[in-house]
Amino acid sequence: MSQEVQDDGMFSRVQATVPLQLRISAIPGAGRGLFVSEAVPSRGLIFRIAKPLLCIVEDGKEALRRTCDNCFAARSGIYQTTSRKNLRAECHSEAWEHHHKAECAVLSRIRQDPQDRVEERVTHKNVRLLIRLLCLHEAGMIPEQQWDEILGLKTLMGAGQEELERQVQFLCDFMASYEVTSLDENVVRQLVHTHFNNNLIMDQPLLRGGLFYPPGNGCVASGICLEPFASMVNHCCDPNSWWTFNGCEFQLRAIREIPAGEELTISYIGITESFKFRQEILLEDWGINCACLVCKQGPQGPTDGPLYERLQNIQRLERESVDGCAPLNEVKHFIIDMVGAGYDFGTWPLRQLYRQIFCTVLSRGNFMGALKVWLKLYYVVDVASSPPQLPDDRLNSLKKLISLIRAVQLMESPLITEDVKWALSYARGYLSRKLCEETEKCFGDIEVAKFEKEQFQMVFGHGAERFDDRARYVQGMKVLLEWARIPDVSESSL
Ligand SMILES: C[S@@+](CC[C@H](N)C(=O)[O-])C[C@H]1O[C@@H](n2cnc3c(N)ncnc32)[C@H](O)[C@@H]1O
Repeated sequence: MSQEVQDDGMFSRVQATVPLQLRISAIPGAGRGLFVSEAVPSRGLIFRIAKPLLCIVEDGKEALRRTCDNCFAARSGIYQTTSRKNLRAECHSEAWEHHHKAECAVLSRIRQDPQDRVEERVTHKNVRLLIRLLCLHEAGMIPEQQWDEILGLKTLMGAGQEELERQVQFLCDFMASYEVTSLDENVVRQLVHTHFNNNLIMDQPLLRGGLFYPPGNGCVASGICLEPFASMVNHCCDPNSWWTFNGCEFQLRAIREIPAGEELTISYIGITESFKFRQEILLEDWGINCACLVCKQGPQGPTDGPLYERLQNIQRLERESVDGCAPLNEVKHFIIDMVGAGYDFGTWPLRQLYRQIFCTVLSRGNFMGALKVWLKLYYVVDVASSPPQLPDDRLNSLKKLISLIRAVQLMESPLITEDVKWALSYARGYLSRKLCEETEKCFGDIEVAKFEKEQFQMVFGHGAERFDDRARYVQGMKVLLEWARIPDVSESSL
């Protein structure tokens, strides 16, 4: 079974840069998978879908306030708020035609229910997604072919997980009690399962990342999306591609060069999580017994003996502490001993523990200490991780490094010598320029790249070309690394 571009099927809404094939996956038991017929360069765009049928804004209050319900543009201060909906003025009629005229009456009917907490429930993203899907279908706005695609998606039905079943039951009952659809109860149940097994988190890259944004996340979730074609990409713990959204446009990009004929894979979970965590979540949430090359290697961190016991103790202290952090000294000594025992910097849990040290130091307002830890993370720890850090995650780390340099510059501390001051200033300009260039290489000409360019122009303005001198940057970075007591960083990795 193989499908090339068709006129009315799922391929018709896809803009691909290389020919794609949908056929039986190379991963045993995974069902269908998506393959490239031509090679894709590293970071290259593989395909995009301009406006997936179902995109729902995340239900966090902040996200609902700052994200346009139609196009998912995410900037503050540009929205008109109309009766509980956040829309850019120019999006009103498009949103009405695309989905709102189908769901408006049902939403109003639900909101008129005097029952407690109905507004809270209807704001939930899963509830809104299901209402929209069912209403669009009821109004005949989903083409038959697309409806069949949705019904043909894999589900986890019958897996029998209590929590999942509870959520499924709640959604089925909710749709039935407000008579959202005339579809049979079993079809609704199947659709709910389909949704849970196939929805994608709409990650908006970098735009809202900043100094205090949790480290390790290159993106901010702005919503969920159900798009059958995008769902065809299977999981691998060492994936060759990753997805991102530009507003509500879905994009799949290559992490590395992908040779012709290879199956496209993404990671359904954080790629630097522990072996045990990955195996458990993949099985529980997707019914996947992952047998990729990374999983075949088994656990990479300590699994027994004194180091394992100390790790468990650190995790216990972390759980029991008020701020979610284990004592700094415990963590620092544990890291030293793990490295002494021959573990590579990229090994789980070293990367996570460094990030924990960073959070603790920053939460105490120690910007200098935080910058030193982040320099170590950026130039030593993260580059050692295998599988490699995702490109957008790496960019977010660079963005944080620049914010930290700025914070330390503002401190005017007597502990900062003149040569460190100069190094901070030059590194900030050079790295900001690098952030713009790398963002464009990573995402192309999308909102986030424009945003970074605007920021760069605003801060450095005319004369920004003075930060073009790599030799000066290397000289400055050496001073900073010495100041942070980080030896042995090769010039090529700066
Ligand atoms: C989002 S769908 C992917 C598309 C799916 N292959 C299909 O044919 O519809 C997720 C489902 O694909 C299967 N799958 C994805 N990655 C897999 C893997 N690495 N190993 C085994 N099954 C996998 C699992 O059944 C999972 O629940």
